[in-house]
This record gives sequence, structure tokens and C-alpha cells, in this order.
Amino acid sequence: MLFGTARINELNHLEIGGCDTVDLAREFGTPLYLMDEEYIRKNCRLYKHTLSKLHENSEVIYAGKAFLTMGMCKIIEEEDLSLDVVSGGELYTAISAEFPAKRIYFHGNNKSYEELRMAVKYGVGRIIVDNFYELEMLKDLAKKQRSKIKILLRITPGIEAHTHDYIKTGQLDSKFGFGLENGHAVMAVEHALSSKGIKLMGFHCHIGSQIFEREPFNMAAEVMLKFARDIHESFGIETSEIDFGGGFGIKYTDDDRPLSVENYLETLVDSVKLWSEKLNIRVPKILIEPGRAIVGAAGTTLYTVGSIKNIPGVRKYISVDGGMSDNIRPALYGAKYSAMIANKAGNPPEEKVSVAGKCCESGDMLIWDIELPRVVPGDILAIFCTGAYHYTMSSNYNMLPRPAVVFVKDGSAQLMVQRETYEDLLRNEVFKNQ
Ligand SMILES: Cc1ncc(COP(=O)(O)O)c(C=O)c1O
Ligand SMILES: N[C@@H](CCCC[NH3+])C(=O)O
Repeated sequence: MLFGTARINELNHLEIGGCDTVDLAREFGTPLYLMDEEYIRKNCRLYKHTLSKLHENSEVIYAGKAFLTMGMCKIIEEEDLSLDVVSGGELYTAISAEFPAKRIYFHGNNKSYEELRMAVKYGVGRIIVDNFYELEMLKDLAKKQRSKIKILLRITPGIEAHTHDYIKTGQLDSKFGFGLENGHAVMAVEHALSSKGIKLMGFHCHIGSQIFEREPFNMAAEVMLKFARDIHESFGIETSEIDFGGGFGIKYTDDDRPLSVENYLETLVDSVKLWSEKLNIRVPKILIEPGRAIVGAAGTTLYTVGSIKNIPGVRKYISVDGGMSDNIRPALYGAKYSAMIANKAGNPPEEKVSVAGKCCESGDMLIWDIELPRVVPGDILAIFCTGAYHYTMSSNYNMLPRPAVVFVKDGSAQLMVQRETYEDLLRNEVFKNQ
């Protein structure tokens, strides 16, 4: 399974962005996060063009939680997408990269007063309000503002997308958003409308992540449009925009069957149009927030194989120089991956092995049971589809320095984030040995 610009070159090595990954491992060290820049840009364009062709009044907002660096913000800006940030830190990253504040959407289920103040000061485009506590803080901030603070209200639409339990966020029993069934969503509208300094632009929902089915998107459209109709009837206001969040799935292994981008977006847009017509309301602006679908398959992590433990008749473990500190997803979600030996890229599979990380946890396994060519210490293992929720979810567990991030494109490699050093690990310690 090769994505984007990945191919096998004349040396039988994995090549991405025109760069030999074996050379990159030597030059930058391992573990190493590689990002295929051309593929990221292609995905941005595909989402943007497909959505705007289906519905001109639309916007694609990249979800920065999937992968965010200042360099990534630049790409998103150049590709004319907007940006979803979910914390003061992500907002700071975007502003530091001079990302246009008007195109920033500020999310989060527990934004602090300070974070909200920062968002208002920078003039972000929309604040996606999650709860009453936040609404009160915003009302207060609005009193000190000349222009109105534009918001969307996050609604919990009560839909269960078929995905891993821990990453469902749309069901009624959720920490996110205002519930529909318990009347909180209507109360939130009332609250928002009662503040002169706040301008309610519309509503938001997010029904989960790595979704493969059409139905949850159809249902989200139905629920949100019916809510917009109810609000129109009760308060006489028209909903000008609805943000349907992210969740579009990608193919980590051959078992994954995501829909095409066209299918996902057609489903959503057709449903929105259908329900607008049925309910006799104006078709709103349609916003989406893909994260994984933009960067997931564009990322590859390179590791060096170290110790190999063979338990005859049981299992062969090959250990690599990273693990749950750079990829928590197998431990957290039971996530599955495909991989290749980058220096033997075209060789046929010869043995079944399991890939272990180097953290001090039995659960630190990156891949169980994968067929690979014969593996020896020093081989470079490439794990695919590590562009989303890897760098951003990395940690220093076991005091492992975070890997470097390198963008590859047209045969050149650009270091975007340097590898952490041991000094970095102690940078915030204030203890002094007397
Ligand atoms: C509010 C919101 N928007 C967008 C996303 C991005 O989701 P995905 O990476 O599945 O597209 C998420 C994460 O699931 C989210 O919580
Ligand atoms: N972090 C998750 C997805 C959660 C998305 C954020 N709402 C993943 O790795 O799949």
C-alpha cells in the first residue's frame, strides 16, 4: 500500500517525495516523522474543490489537532483552507505562523477565560461555543469589545458513528456540546441571542472520527437541519452556517474501506440540500473539518530495527527505536498499521513478525503479526499512515526525545521540527544540584 508520491526506487528502497528514505534515516536519524508535502497539498485541493463544486457556499477547515507545526499552518494558508484550533497552544502556533486570524475556528470543551481572551484579542473568525460556562465568559468578554464576537454553538446530535468507542464524540452521553434532547441546545440559542456583543452565526457538530459509512453523515444533516428549522420557528432567525466537523476515514490497512472523498462529500451535501428543501429553509453554508483525511496517509515514520527476539513456535519480536512515545494509537485504540522494510522495499514477504516499541510496557507494540522480508538489526522499518495524531500525540515517556519532522517534496527534504535532545528533556526542570 503506497500513498502519495511513495514508490520503490532503483536501489529497491522506499522513496517518498523523490527522496530515498534510507538516506533520510541516515541524515536525520530515527525515529523520524516524514511528511509528503505534495500529497498533503493534493488532499487539501481535493477536499476544497470537491466541496465547492458540490456547494459553492462552503468552507474546508483543516483540524490542526491531527498535525500542527508552523510549516503546516503555512501550507494550509497557501492552499486557502481555514484552520481549526483547539487550545491556546494551537492558537499560538497558528498566530506565530502568521496564519490569518479571520480564518481560525477556535474549538474546545473547556476553554479558559485566558484562552478566550486571547482568541478575541487576535480576532479569530469563529469561536465554537461548547457549554454554558463558556457562553457566560464570552458574554463578559463581549462587553469590552467594539465588534461582535461571532460564534457557532456545538450541538451533540445524538448520533453514534461506527468507529472505535474512545473516539466517538457525537452521542448524547458526550462531554462535548449542547444536548438536543434535554433542551440545552435551545437554551444556549436563547442565551446567545440575549447578548448584544455576540453574533450567533450557526451550529456545529462532530460525529466521530475514522468513519467509513454514509449513514452517520446523512443523519447528522437531518438532525442539524431540523434543529435549524426549529430555531427558525421559535426565534425567527435563519441559520447561515452549519459546520459538520471531520471524521472522514482513511485506509491504514487493507481491511479499511473508506469511501472516496467525492462519496463522503456528496452524501453530506445531498443530504443537506434534501432536508433544506423538505423543511423549506434556505440551504446554509456548509463547513467541514477534516484532519486525518488531509495528513494521515501523507505521514510515514521511519525506525531502525534493533533487537530481535525469536520464541520458536510462538512469535518473533522485532524491536524498533521508537514506540508508544511517538505512536500511542495502537496502545490507545488498538489501531492497526501496514509497514515495509525501507531498504528491502520490493522484497517479497518471508516471515511473520511483531513490531515492538522500546518503552517499558508490554503493551508497547506497534504492529502485531505482519509479513515482512527477513528482518535484521539495522534495517529501516517504515510504518505508513502516521501523519495524523502521531506527532501531536507524542510524549516523552521513558524520557525518549521526540523525533524530528521532515517534509519531503520534489527530491528535497526540509527539516521542520528538529529532534529533541536530552537537554530539551530537562529544559523545564528547576532543580539545582547544590
Ligand atoms: C471538533 C472536531 N473537528 C474535527 C476533527 C477532526 O477529525 P478527523 O481527523 O477525524 O477528520 C475532530 C476530531 O475528531 C474534532 O473533534
Ligand atoms: N486522536 C484520535 C482521533 C480523535 C480525534 C479528535 N477529536 C485518533 O488518533 O484517531
